[in-house]
Amino acid sequence: MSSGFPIAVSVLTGFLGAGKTTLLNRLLRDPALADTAVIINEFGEVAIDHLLVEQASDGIIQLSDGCLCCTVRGELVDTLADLVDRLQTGRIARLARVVIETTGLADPAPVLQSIMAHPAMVQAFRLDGVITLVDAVNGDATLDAHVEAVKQVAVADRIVLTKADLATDRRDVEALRARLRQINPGVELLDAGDRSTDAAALLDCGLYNPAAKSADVRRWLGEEASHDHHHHGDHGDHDHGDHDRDHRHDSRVRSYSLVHDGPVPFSAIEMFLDLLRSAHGERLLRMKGVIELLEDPSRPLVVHGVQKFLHPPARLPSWPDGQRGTRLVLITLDMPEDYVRRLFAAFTNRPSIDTPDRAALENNPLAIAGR
Ligand SMILES: Nc1nc2c(ncn2[C@@H]2O[C@H](COP(=O)(O)OP(=O)(O)OP(=O)(O)O)[C@@H](O)[C@H]2O)c(=O)[nH]1
Repeated sequence: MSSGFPIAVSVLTGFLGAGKTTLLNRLLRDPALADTAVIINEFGEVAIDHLLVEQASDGIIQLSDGCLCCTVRGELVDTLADLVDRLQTGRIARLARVVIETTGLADPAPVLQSIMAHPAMVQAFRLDGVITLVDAVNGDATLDAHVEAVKQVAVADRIVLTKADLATDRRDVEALRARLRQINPGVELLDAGDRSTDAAALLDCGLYNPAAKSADVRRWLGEEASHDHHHHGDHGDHDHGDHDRDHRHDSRVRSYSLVHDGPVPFSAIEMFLDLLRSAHGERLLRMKGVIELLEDPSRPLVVHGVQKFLHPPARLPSWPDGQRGTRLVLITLDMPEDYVRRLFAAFTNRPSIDTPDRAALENNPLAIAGR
């Protein structure tokens, strides 16, 4: 594979009518998006979205109608493979980036998986980040009604609030912002109406930037992620009132951090991640973090995954904020936290009294109950 690879892929998602095409049109006018191919997935009989994207050029690739996350998933990979082929045979001169606009109904995780899990795709493309649009007027109701919308928020690297200009009460918008931060504590929250919400703010937003060899770990592992984050309805004897019922999907999505001071052997981390993904891959929406390896503690290992799939782990030249240690942030759906914590404790050699230690788990990975 020649230079220029892997090509950055940005995924633009958000519920039906959230304003994806509107934002994409604006972004495509930005010179930063020159040499960008846009893949638009549509759901419905009549493919019209591509007509709405003004820059109708060779760059725009229309998938046949259907839901990207299920029926057209194979075709997304075909479309990406075709792009690589066109590039390598000179039919496209340059390709700096791909933007995939997903259908509003899509659960974004399978879309991300189809990029990250396919061996040929991993060579050619890297997931830059997920940009999720949330409509300031309808967002609250959409999150209540559709767990897919909650997942879209949970996996985002950037959230763009649209249509705040149409909201009649600022307090509703602020409440929605708070809710979005609760679902995805590390996320950067932008406003579509701000001039600063441009290509620069939305691109290169993943955890790890291979060009700069740096990772945005500070944002992910910063103050908000340094304490465990509990959503509504997770507070033990807390009274489950109307609020919890209203936001029933939110309570299924949780984020929490796993922290260990001191280096961990690579084999222990590998086995922890393998067990977690095999037992709970579907429920692990997103995982990001840095690991201090026993074998090479001065260069942090950056891990970044969507469901069962991990990006190829990257090494940073040094610790970005000077603070060593293993810090993982997980965003999960219906996952038993206790199991994850006990598994992590066992692999970092801090098993609790009734929990098998690492050696026991290596012999019998099913030894921890509660999966
Ligand atoms: N006032 C206002 N209107 C907006 C904003 N963003 C989008 N719209 C309008 O909302 C409507 C839907 O926007 P689209 O960009 O088509 O939304 P979409 O997410 O691509 O829609 P689907 O493809 O159906 O999922 C259009 O009429 C837009 O003009 C915004 O920030 N403010």
